[in-house]
Amino acid sequence: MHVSTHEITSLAAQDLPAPLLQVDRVSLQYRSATAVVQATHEVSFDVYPADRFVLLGPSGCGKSSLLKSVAGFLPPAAGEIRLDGQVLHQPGPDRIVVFQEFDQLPPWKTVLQNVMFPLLASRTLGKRDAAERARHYLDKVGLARFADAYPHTLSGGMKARVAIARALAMQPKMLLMDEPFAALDALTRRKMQEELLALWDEVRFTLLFVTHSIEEALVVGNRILLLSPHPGRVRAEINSHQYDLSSLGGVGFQQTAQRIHRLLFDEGGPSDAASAAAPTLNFSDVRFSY
Ligand SMILES: Nc1ncnc2c1ncn2[C@@H]1O[C@H](COP(=O)(O)OP(=O)(O)OP(=O)(O)O)[C@@H](O)[C@H]1O
Repeated sequence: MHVSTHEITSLAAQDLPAPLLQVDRVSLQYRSATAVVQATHEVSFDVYPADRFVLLGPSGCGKSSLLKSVAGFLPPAAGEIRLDGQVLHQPGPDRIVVFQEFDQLPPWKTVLQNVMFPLLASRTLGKRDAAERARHYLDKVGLARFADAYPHTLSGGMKARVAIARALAMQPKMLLMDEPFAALDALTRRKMQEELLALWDEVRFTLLFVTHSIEEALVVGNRILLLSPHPGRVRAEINSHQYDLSSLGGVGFQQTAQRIHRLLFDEGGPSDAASAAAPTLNFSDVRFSY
């Protein structure tokens, strides 16, 4: 049977789900009266529904800037960002950001009121439905009993859970998290990673997650984008779905973490990177980009 190129292309396109988010050759800049700071250079990646997509790279490589840009707060100097095929120009309730400063929870509102607030402010729901939705997500993060508590009475981990419940209650197309657990102690951080993964298992939200911790990236992400030092460019994209909290400390996990470290910090071109990704590497795919 003769199959034309056109038919092959459309068959292949049918097999793949459409990307939810497309970041297409995005360069980001900060301009002041005296200087221009280039934060990223032509960064491209696609995020698919239910991905846990991690941006990983050294301090100053533009991870937060990319997240801000996807959130709609920083317009690209070049390139474009599309959500469901539509070019993004501004923030919207379809992309909710969770930062690490959980003290952004207004202290005069109870936990329930905090979770209800964006639903009411955006007129997504009326008071009764907002309360019901808020309780549903508080239950999911294990805080149903604390609905009437005030934020200052909660631990850091509990505040993080309120912030996640508040974001999920908006049922956004994407949850954007910028180093959400960085300020927590090591044990709480681990617990929050575990809870985030359990929540994802249940809700299957699409996550864009920024971290500079290789270990956290491997645990939280199913795909990881490695960015070079300032200004950030794509170094490689890695499939990491085979790792979770139970892989921590294992030999394969450690080797992978070391190789990612080399990919991130070794100077050099594609041949260095290719040798770092020798066949023993456990990634099911690694795409290099220079
Ligand atoms: N508001 C701003 N004005 C000017 N320059 C900025 C601003 N925000 C970030 N930058 C610069 O843009 C570059 C990228 O910063 P960004 O915060 O995105 O990096 P990052 O990878 O998130 O770093 P970190 O892990 O330290 O948070 C850096 O050189 C930084 O100094």
